[in-house]
Amino acid sequence: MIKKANNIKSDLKLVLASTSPRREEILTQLNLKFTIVPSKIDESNFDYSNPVELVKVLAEEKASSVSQLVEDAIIIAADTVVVHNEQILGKPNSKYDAKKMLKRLSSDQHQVITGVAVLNSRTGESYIDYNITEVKMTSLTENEINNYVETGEPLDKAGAYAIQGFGGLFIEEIKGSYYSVMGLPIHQLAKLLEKFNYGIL
Ligand SMILES: Cc1cn([C@H]2C[C@H](O)[C@@H](COP(=O)(O)OP(=O)(O)OP(=O)(O)O)O2)c(=O)[nH]c1=O
Repeated sequence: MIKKANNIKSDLKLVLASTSPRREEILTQLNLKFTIVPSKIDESNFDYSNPVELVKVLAEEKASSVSQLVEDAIIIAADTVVVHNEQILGKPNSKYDAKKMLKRLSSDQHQVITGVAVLNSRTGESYIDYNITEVKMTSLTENEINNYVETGEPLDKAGAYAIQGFGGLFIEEIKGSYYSVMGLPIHQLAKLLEKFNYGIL
């Protein structure tokens, strides 16, 4: 496969402030050269009443916590939540919790909301954006839920499923961005990176 060089007019290095292998995979697919510096913020001390505000604030907090650790970098961070009937679902705490979430999402629509922040650690300038994707999940049997949870896949994923894994078998329809459901809205990300002279193409 031919990969075009990026169109980068910046001397700043790119840093992904994330422990998520999915976010790493997506940036790698875009042929970007970057290093990973995980953010260590406590996600419990935030206002969980407004999901869009939440993912934006968490993405920015993740980026800004890493900006204390790396100089002269463009830092990318993101946060993903699932929203069902206006209630925010993060990552399940246990297998039991994962089963409860999947039962809840079964045969219904939900939204996956991902916030993305890009921050210049030299100047402190930052931009944030988000994506909302509508997802329709099929009807799940007790057996399917149990088998799925036993794969271990749901445990570190918002809403207890991974569209990019076995969880994709349960998704009837999406309206929005597949990449955003996976954890990184690349359309929005590209526009934010351009503000720092980082062209992906
Ligand atoms: C809905 C859904 C979520 N997810 C993942 C994306 C995110 O990694 C995770 C939500 O947790 P986040 O808190 O957004 O991210 P994280 O803790 O995995 O990584 P970090 O904070 O270090 O960046 O759920 C999928 O991989 N596939 C899906 O279909």
